[in-house]
Amino acid sequence: MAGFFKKIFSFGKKEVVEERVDETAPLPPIKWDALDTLKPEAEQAAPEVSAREQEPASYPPLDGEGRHEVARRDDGADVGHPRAALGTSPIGGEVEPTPQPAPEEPKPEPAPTIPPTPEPIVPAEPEPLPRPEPEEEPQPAPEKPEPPAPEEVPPVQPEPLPAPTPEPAPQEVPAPAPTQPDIEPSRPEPQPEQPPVEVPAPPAEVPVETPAPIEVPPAAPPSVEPSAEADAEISPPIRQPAPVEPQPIHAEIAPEPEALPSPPMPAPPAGKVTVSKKVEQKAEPVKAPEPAPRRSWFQRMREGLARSSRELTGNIAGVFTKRKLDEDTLQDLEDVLIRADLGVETALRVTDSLASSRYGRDVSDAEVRAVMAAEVEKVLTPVAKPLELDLSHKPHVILVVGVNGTGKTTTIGKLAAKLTDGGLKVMLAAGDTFRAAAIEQLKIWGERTKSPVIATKLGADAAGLAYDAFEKAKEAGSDVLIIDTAGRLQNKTELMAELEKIVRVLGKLDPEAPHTVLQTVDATTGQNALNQVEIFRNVAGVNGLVMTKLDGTARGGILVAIAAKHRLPVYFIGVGEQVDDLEPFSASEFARAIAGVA
Ligand SMILES: Nc1nc2c(ncn2[C@@H]2O[C@H](COP(=O)(O)OP(=O)(O)OP(=O)(O)O)[C@@H](O)[C@H]2O)c(=O)[nH]1
Repeated sequence: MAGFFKKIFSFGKKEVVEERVDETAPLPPIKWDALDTLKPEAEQAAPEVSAREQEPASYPPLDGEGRHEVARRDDGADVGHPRAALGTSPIGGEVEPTPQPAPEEPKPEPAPTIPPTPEPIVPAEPEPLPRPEPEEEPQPAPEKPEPPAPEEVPPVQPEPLPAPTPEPAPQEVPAPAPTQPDIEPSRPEPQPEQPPVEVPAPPAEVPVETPAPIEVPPAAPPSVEPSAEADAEISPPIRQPAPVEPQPIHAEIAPEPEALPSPPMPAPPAGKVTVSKKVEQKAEPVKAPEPAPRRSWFQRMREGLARSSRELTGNIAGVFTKRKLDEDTLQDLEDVLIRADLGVETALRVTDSLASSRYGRDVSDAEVRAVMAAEVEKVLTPVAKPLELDLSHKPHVILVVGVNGTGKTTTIGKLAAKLTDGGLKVMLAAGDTFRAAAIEQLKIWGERTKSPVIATKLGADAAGLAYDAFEKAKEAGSDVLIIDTAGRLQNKTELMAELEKIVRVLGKLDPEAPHTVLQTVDATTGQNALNQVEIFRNVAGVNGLVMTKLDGTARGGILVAIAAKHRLPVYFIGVGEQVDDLEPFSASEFARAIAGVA
């Protein structure tokens, strides 16, 4: 209704624009005088007042939201100059004129207006600044935000304090207090820069009127700017995280103990224990030798020959119980010895010995067993010879023959273990190409004894394999080459042809090879063993025997029969399946064991 004048001043220059809203108003003439009197006052205060009016007019949005908008301006534009920020941000389209007023500004600065400005500034800054600051930061944060805790600031402050006590309400109040002093100290220094940043609305005058900071900025800005920005923006998070840390720590600690529920920790030791147990279990079969040291070889041999001895001695005792030695008793004793596979020759030697010294006298079974042991020992002593290897042959070739299942491969493994334990380099050749299981079994023994194994495909020429193995053993510098062979008695012709071929081929590399031909003899086969030795002796030129499976058989006496008939050296006897169940043959021990003599 009433007319008014809008005055627009820009950068110290006043521009007056009069706009009559209602021309009908009669009052104007009366007020013109008053206005004229007022003009000089307005003109003098105009630059300052206009700035205040214009700035707040343009800043209201900033004041309404506070820092955030200011910060945006600072970030978006140049923070260094408060005036530049003010001129650019609020004026917007009118920015162009802003550079012009810049030179004009010095005028108001030296002008008398400067002194008045510091006065209002001093009271205005300390009082209004602390209030808006706590209002902006702590007021919403400390008290209200606690429950909502949407903002990071409120939850952080109350949390550190409540740590000692769950009720931090009173403590929360001091919390904002520390925040204020932090902000205040930072302000005095960055005042030239911060005022435009944090509280532009009221301090708008300050940046404009404080040229000093503007000149200082070149030196101070670099140090001040980071601090001012850090104080304004970073300070809240910094303060908060510090106190916040304790609580999140609690939260983190909580899960840790959960993670700690490492009651599994005791598990590791258990794991170790279990591992050791597993290892022991796996090693058990291999470590079966452990019982060996407990029992001497003689003890084990006696146990192995227990069945043979028990049956023999029992029958002998039955013949000589309360009876004088006569023809009938001698005939009965001869029958007992023959049934024990000792052979006719050995039986007659025993009866002849008894008759010559005790005929017509009362004889106990113990006396009979002692005579028998002595006579058996006499038979076995010539054949009980140690295996001698002529290492001038390199390698010394050992050809192992025997009927399938008599223990060739097992004996090879046991023998290889003895040789390698003695420091000899051993190579194995899987010459039994007729059975895949025989090849695999030899490889296993090779691994156990750390002896290389030369093998070929199933059904390959055994003689060719033996030849290759011989060459490789020479190349490798092996001391001993042990060749396994098949033992097919089903087809004697093929067996003979194969063994003869092997011997012939080996002779090409060394006329004296094979240097040793061992035959394994299964003690459980009884009288058939005599025939087996006969066959292989003729076909392969067997020059030594290994009596296997003497353990658990009642027919161990066959060894005496074979020795008496073929007079072949008996190098070893086997009394078990383990690696150390192969022992050199001892005539006296064997004789005493089978006769039941201690
Ligand atoms: N109780 C006992 N068993 C033995 C002995 N020697 C070998 N054996 C077992 O007799 C079986 C046959 O042994 P091998 O070494 O395979 O006999 P082989 O002559 O090589 O048999 P093929 O491979 O078929 O030619 C295996 O189960 C051996 O563990 C021994 O002295 N005592």
